[in-house]
Amino acid sequence: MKPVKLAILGLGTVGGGAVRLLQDNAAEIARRTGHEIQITHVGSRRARPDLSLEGIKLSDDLLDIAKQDDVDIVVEVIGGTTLAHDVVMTAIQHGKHVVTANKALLAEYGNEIFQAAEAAGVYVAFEAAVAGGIPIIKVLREGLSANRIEWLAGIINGTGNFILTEMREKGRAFEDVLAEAQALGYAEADPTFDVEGIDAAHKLTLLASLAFGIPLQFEKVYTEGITKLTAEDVTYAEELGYRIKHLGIAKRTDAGIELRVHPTLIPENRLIANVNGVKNAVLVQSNAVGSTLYYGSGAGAGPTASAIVADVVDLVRNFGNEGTGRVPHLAFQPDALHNTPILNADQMTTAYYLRLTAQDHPGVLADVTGILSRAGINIDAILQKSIQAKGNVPVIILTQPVLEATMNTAIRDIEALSAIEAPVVRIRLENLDG
Ligand SMILES: NC(=O)c1ccc[n+]([C@@H]2O[C@H](COP(=O)([O-])OP(=O)(O)OC[C@H]3O[C@@H](n4cnc5c(N)ncnc54)[C@H](O)[C@@H]3O)[C@@H](O)[C@H]2O)c1
Ligand SMILES: N[C@@H](CCO)C(=O)O
Ligand code: NA
Repeated sequence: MKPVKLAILGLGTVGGGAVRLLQDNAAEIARRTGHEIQITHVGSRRARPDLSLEGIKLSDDLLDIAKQDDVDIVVEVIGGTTLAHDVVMTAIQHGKHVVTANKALLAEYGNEIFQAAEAAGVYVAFEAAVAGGIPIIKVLREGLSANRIEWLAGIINGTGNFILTEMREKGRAFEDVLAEAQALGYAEADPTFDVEGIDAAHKLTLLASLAFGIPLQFEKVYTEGITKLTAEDVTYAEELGYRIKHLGIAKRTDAGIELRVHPTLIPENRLIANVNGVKNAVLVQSNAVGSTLYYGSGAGAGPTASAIVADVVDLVRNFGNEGTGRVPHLAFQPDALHNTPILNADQMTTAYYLRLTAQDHPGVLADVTGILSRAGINIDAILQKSIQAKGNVPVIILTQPVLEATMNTAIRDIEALSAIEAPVVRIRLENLDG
């Protein structure tokens, strides 16, 4: 059989991992595809003496590589949305299939890229873009295709979960753990993407389209990171039986779709509450199968290369099946995507953890609960801690689900009470029961 020719553009954590994996598992992969996979080109600005690149053409002109005749599949692992965009579009225009790990590129330009690929009769595969080595794209696109998916919730940033875990379990400082995540190759080139929730929002954009059959709409994701979380809230949440995880949540409601990324209290006995370190997990609630959970490494060279190479295998197995024979990029037929409205933050409904800093006098709690009750907000639990410096007491309140607009008004009224000393801290809470 003719060898399949591959160009790998970008030779960092993921590109290097893909070269190694294709070489290490070459025989196993050939048995699965029926073809030898030959890396003909790598695109990089610098050499990688730790890799064996003998017989492979090395160039830093990535756009030129994407046009070469001895390339069937272009693997884009450069990152960013400028050169990566041009390389992917050039590859498509030259009739190459593309494999990419670039969730930022697809969340922002995926509608255009998939349309171009469909017009050109090529495929853009992106298993590595979400939850690293976990085959969640294949699950949503194929494994669950009989179901109406109701909601999904995932720990989808490995760096953030690694930071939260190390801080909680070992009391390490945020900056110190972030530096380690960078050294291990987990973090984005700009790590604010990880810690401010942007990377998770990119991934949620992709998951939501695959789950619900909607166009990619990154700009509509409500996004909060982990940088404002305090050790105090982590401890109080644990006293009440919850863990705080940074989740991406996509949910259908009667009013529209909620797309949100934020720290979330989850009951500690849920499996997903116990997903730690660089591990990711995605919980999917569907109408026929019920809830299913997918778990594994969310970042790093090996796990991400595993997804890249699996996409290459998939493409090779489908050679000759171009056009209508392939699974649609976004799981639903391109002309069957629905423009279901995406809700604004104040239209979303969640339960809350509230932390108030109150003066220690009689009547304060009655005033607070009065405000909540007049707003129709049900309280699930109240915890009053002992007096701290300046005579204030922290009061923790867990509520039942409430419309965010209603909660905003109630918090404004609570903060206006003279006995409330600081802004109310709020963290969303999800039971994730399915
Ligand atoms: N690292 C992970 O665990 C992981 C996991 C999933 C997805 N991703 C995604 O994979 C992609 C690559 O990530 P990475 O961690 O391997 O990044 P990286 O920074 O380690 O590697 C990127 C490589 O691209 C090269 N590059 C960038 N611009 C170039 C140019 N103009 N010409 C030539 N070479 C150029 C860089 O020199 C570098 O070697 C990103 O889109 C990232 O979001 C990474
Ligand atoms: N920076 C990303 C890489 C995997 O997409 C993370 O930490 O999850
Ligand atoms: Na994946």
